[in-house]
Amino acid sequence: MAQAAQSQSVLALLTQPTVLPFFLIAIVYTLLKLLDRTDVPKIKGLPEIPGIPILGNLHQLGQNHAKVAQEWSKKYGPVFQVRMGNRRIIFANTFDSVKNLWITNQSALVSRPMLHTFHTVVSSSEGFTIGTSPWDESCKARRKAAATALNRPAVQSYMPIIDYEATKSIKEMLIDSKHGEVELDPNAYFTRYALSTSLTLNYGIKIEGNVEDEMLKEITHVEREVSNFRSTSNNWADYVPLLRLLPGGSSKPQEYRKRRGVYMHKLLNMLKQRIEDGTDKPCISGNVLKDPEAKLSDGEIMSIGLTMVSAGLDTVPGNLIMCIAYLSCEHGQEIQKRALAEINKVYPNNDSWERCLHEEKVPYITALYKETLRFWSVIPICLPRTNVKDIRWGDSVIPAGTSFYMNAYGAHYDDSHFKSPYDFNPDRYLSDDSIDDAAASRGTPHYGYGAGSRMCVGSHLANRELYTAFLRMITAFEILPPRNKSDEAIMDALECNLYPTSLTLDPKPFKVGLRARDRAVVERWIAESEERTRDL
Ligand code: HEM
Repeated sequence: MAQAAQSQSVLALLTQPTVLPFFLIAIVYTLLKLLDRTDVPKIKGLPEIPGIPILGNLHQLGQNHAKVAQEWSKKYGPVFQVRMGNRRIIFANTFDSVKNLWITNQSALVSRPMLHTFHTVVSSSEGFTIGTSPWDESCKARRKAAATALNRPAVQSYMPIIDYEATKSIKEMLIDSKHGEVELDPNAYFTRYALSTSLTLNYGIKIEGNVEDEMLKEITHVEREVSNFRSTSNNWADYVPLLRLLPGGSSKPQEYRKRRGVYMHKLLNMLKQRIEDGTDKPCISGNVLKDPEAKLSDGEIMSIGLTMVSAGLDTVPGNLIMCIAYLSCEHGQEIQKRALAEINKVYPNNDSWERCLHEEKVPYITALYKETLRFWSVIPICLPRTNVKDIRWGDSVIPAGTSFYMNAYGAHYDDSHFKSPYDFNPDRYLSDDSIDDAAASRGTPHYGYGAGSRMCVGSHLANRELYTAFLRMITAFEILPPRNKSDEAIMDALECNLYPTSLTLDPKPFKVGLRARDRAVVERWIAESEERTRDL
């Protein structure tokens, strides 16, 4: 009774006209303070970009985080802290700062942060990929299984798959281009190349149809959308929890979660059925399913499958397509001539088409794919990391649990490391054309595959896919600019992206001319490959 009377008198006091405005201001201030809290307190001694309450620097980062962060690094130094909503993020923007944080501190920088849209809405029932998992025993086991399945000797045993898929794509391009008359966008051909390679080696199931295949289109479309939900730049609800209350915000991610679940279950069930019928082909998931010693659960096997499907599909085509775009331009004509001469020097008997499956002996083609990985930085803001131990940067201590974003684009265009970084120049990986030649040609050539403890485990496979495709495209075709200027590709690494806020590069449409260098010879190479891979 006495308590109720006391509450009434407090309420009466607070609602008096002279007190009410102050009371409301106090409520708003407290709310703002609560909403404005960050997961990690401000790090002393580390430059911070000035922002505004609640959003922090989100609005300033705009559509193109890599470019904006690169600009900021000129004023604030190579490493700085930003606030993206309620998260404090460390951005590293130069080659050396990435090396220090990602490689020197690799045992501390081993985990990945959880982001609302991807981890809660898209993935709650279907499991995370390896690349989106925080570091724990399960992630360790899955990474180890994937690394073993993708090590050098294992990748060598997958070369027949690459032979089959590269041949299939080039054969289709040869037919569809009508000996150079019809200009083509290489996108669909190389998307199928990457996806079908991943599906065959993981499930023993390939895309049988042409570039119009329904499963190809569904997986490509869904994975592209999921890549947007994974992006660190696309989803403000990851950083501003209040936005998660907006109606309808989860419906699109949930739709894509369902669609993704349909084909992932279908692929796994098809494989299980084939194992039961004894008609399965050797493949990674099959090996795990049949291995009585394997200690991976069904969910973990599904996660490895998801990783294989999405990791190569998001990345291999972007590199291939943009390099082919470049080869069609004026400077690209010189690169093609040089590449062909280098190939012919190593293979005077014209057998490079087959030999490239066993060896990587043309240094210029290796340099071409390295420069492609640097120049187009297909994951401009690398997959995010979290430190599990404190990390020291200068006089500052960055506490465990802080998020780190590698600006791979910034590091790749760092002119204190790469001479004339805006020039596309494969020679920088062959000669002393780089400022830090030792690092460029031997140590870490670029951060296209990330760096350190969670670096890409598919890099050997991806390198073999890139090498084979470039060598065969250059020996098969003269790659020519399109007749209409409007069909020319945009070469700038960020401008060429159809969705600038996406995690990975999805090139804007363009066309190139493809004229067979010697149709009869190309047809013979194709026939020989088809014969070799008949039973695949
Ligand atoms: C050109 C093609 C590729 C590029 C540019 C690429 C790039 C990357 C990058 C930047 C990362 C993050 C590394 C880090 O945090 O430091 C990554 C992680 C990963 N990639 Fe790749 N990747 C490619 C192809 C592949 C392929 C073909 C596979 C497997 C089939 C693969 C499997 C993985 C896995 C499993 C991870 C997660 C590693 C972890 O979190 O522990 N990648 N990749």
